[in-house]
Amino acid sequence: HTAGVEAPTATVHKQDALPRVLVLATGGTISGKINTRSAIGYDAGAVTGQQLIAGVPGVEKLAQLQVEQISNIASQNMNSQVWFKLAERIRKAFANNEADAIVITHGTDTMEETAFFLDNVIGDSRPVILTGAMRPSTAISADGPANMYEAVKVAADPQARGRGVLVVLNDVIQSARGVSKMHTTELQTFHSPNLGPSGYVDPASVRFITAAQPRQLLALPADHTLAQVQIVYAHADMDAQQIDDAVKDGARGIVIAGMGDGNVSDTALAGIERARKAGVIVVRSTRVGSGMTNRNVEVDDDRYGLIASMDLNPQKARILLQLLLANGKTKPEDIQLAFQAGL
Ligand SMILES: NC(=O)C[C@H](N)C(=O)O
Repeated sequence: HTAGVEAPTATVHKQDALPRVLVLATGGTISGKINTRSAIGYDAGAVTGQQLIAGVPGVEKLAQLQVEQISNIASQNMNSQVWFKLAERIRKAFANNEADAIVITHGTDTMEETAFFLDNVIGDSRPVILTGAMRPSTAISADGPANMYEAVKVAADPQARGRGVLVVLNDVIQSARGVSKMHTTELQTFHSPNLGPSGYVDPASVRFITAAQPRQLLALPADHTLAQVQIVYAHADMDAQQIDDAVKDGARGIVIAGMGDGNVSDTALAGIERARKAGVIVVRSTRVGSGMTNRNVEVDDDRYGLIASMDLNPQKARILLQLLLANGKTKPEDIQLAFQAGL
């Protein structure tokens, strides 16, 4: 951890006291209920966090749980206002020693984004775990209760300390930086294609297979706003329209979900050059789903003053750029270094 990381507060317990886990419920399919619009239809965010916990037998033997409802939304509606609310609540809970760990229930669609945002702004060594479900609570073999149980089990385990924000679903523990939703329906939807899983949780044990990764801590913008950063998805026949439009819209940054190693057409590259001249920061990432986007491979990043996203997918590159802009970083060299800081 770099400068600004809060000193971990020592928590003193009676020998027999269970760890205190604060559950922050935000919604998602884990809180979903069947809707008859189609045979597989459901509404996310229909069940409260309290009801969720009530459906997880044995969880009370793992931790002392306190539940708070932060929002109750499908995570396709996740937004930075909820991120700020979560970040402030977690900071307060740790600062006031209200909890030994946090579990956040969340939809899976944007879980990686919320996890990554929080990973960059929460410096405490106490565990922050996100979990969710792929099947609504009313489905046959709903996965929410088991995921909730495992998330609390990891949160209560001292080995989870100092590892930043983690995502726990379907027996796998993954880092906020590495994890991504990679299947529309499978229970094993989360993978860390570039960094690999951090560990596993099963009924018997919590097992980490990696060392804790370096993390940088960024300040939470005091005004609770993030700059406009747009993602432009590359494809065959790509023109510069969306890039020019983003500049006209007043975007401070553009993340390219590029082809292959973060490539764009020559026409789009000319648009990127115009965006740079207008002072817009441009990060090249990839639409491929796995692999690094490295500097100066097929695109001359030095010449155009571009940033290569390294292991970060476009949606995470966008968040990191927003946080860096909020922290006053505007030079491409500095931004590039910050993109590499978590590797
Ligand atoms: N499995 C899920 O949680 C998907 C849902 N759309 C959500 O992200 O809230």
